[in-house]
Amino acid sequence: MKTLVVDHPLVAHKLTALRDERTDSPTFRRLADELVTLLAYEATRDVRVVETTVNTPVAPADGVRLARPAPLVVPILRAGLGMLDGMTRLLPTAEVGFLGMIRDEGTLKAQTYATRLPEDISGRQCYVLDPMLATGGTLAAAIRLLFERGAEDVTAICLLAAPEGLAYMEKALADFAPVRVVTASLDERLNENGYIVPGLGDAGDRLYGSV
Ligand SMILES: O=P(O)(O)OC[C@H]1O[C@H](OP(=O)(O)OP(=O)(O)O)[C@H](O)[C@@H]1O
Ligand SMILES: O=c1cc[nH]c(=O)[nH]1
Ligand SMILES: [Mg+2]
Repeated sequence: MKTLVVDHPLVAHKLTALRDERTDSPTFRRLADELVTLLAYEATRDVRVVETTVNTPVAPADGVRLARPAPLVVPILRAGLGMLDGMTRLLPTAEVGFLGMIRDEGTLKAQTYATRLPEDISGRQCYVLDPMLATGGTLAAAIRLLFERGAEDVTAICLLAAPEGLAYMEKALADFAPVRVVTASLDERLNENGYIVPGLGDAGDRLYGSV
C-alpha cells in the first residue's frame, strides 16, 4: 500500500480552518469540498488515458482523453458524501457508486447498511472517498468489497489518516492489488474512543449535524 500525504500550503491552510472547532457546518462543507479537489489532483495522477488527436483551428494536435470504462468514484455515506462534488468537479465523466457504512462507536467495527454499485466493476479504477481513516476498519472493508467485485486498483482519498489505521489497512489488504491512500494529513494517533488526534472531531456531524 502506498500513502501520499499531500504537502501544499493551500491544503494545510484549508485543513487548519477545517479542524477549528469554531468552523460552522456551511464553512466546513465548503472547505471539505475545496480540499478534495486539491487532493484529487494528486490522487488521479495515474488515471488511465488513451492517446487521441484533435484539430485545433490551426493544425492537428496530439493529446489524450480518459480511457473507458470511466473511473468509478465511491463515497462512503454519510461523511464521504461531503467529498463527492469536489471529486466529480475534476472527473465529471466518472461513474458514481455508493456504500453506506457506519462504525459502531462501542466496538469500533464497521457495518455496511447500503450497497449501490454498478453490476460490473471488473477492470475499473476506483476512487473511494471518506474524510476519516481512523482504525481503518471502514475503508479496509470498503476496498475489500471493491476488489472482490473485480476492481483493478483502488485509491482512497481521505482528509485525515491515523498511523494505526494505515497499519491496519496494510495488513488487511496485503492480498489485494495496488491500494493507494491520499490524505491531507497523517495525524498523531487515535484516542481511547477511536478518534483521530488532533483530528477534527466527528466529520459526519460537522458536515451534516447541527454542531
Ligand atoms: O476508520 P474507522 O475507525 O472505521 O472510522 C472512520 C469512519 O467513521 C466515520 O464514519 P461514521 O461511522 O461516523 O459514519 P457517518 O459518516 O455516517 O458519520 C468516518 O467517516 C469513517 O467512515
Ligand atoms: O476522528 C474520527 C474518527 C472516526 N470518525 C470521525 O468522524 N472522526
Ligand atoms: Mg460519524
